[in-house]
Amino acid sequence: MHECQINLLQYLRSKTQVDVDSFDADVSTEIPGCVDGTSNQAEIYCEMIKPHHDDRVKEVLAFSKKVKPEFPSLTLEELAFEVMAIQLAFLIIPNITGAVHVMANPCYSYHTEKIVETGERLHKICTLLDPAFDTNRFVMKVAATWEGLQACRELALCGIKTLATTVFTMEQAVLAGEACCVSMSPFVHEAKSHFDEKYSDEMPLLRLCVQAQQFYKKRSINTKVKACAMLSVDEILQLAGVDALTIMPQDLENLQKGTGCVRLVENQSLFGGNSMSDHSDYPSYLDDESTYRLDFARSGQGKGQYKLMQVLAIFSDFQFKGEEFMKAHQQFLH
Ligand SMILES: O=C[C@H](O)COP(=O)(O)O
Repeated sequence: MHECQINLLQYLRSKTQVDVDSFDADVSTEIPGCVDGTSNQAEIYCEMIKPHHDDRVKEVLAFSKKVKPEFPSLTLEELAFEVMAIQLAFLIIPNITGAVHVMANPCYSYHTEKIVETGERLHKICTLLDPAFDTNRFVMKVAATWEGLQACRELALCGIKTLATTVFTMEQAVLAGEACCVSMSPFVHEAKSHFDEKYSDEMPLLRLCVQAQQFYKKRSINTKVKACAMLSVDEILQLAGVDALTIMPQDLENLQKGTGCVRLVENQSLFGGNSMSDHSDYPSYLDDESTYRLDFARSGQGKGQYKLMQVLAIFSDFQFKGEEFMKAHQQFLH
């Protein structure tokens, strides 16, 4: 390698925490050294239906049936989907150094109380499955709705860590910081562009990551900016310097294989010396629902609200598919 050349993953890790966007244990084995591991309903569903998890599905259903009396408000299939997410999380824990992230049922995105209950339940399931598991290494992902972020505020008070996910606007970022989420994930591209090959959104939200990180620093807020849903290595390199990046397997592989000239890749970054200062200010939203709702609805001329609805619809569909899969496999219990 020429002396100015550097491995891209090594370079990125010198600037930013690198996290893996997959609960496929093979990915975190092949790309060691990731800090956090992340999932969502789509990733859990696509992983759990793989044939090599057949026995695990049976074990998860049997376990869920046994502990079901402790969770009377849930159907067996909903409980089993949560248990499966945690079992898959446990498989990657030995391969990472930080925390595993599991998303709360997106169908509860507008119900504060149910999200709080989910946070408590997920911790309880972790402990039932493995009493030795350190729940400090477990973070629940919550959709950044008004109701979701109020739930995060409550959960922080009882020591349950949350990440505000599906963030498309500064208004969501501000409220996530005020609600004491440990991290907040701007989606650089809207969800549809990841699920529909024919669709592309033209405006990646790269500047939102810079703006949110500057805002948190200015207000001494501890929430980390953890960007996700990038569509290329080029976009990832532009974000070198953000607190953390949740990166999809294919991009991690490309970074691991790729090299670049240090000076040129450093120049790509939107952070550090290259960053533009943002002087916009925001009010406190924490106890002002009507101002928050109006400001969020107007953000980007309604684009943020549209993207949030779209991603929640996509993740909710995978939640239903996951539950249907578990329901169809209940026959193996007899
Ligand atoms: O849900 C999308 C990806 O799994 C990354 O999400 P996250 O950074 O919000 O955890």
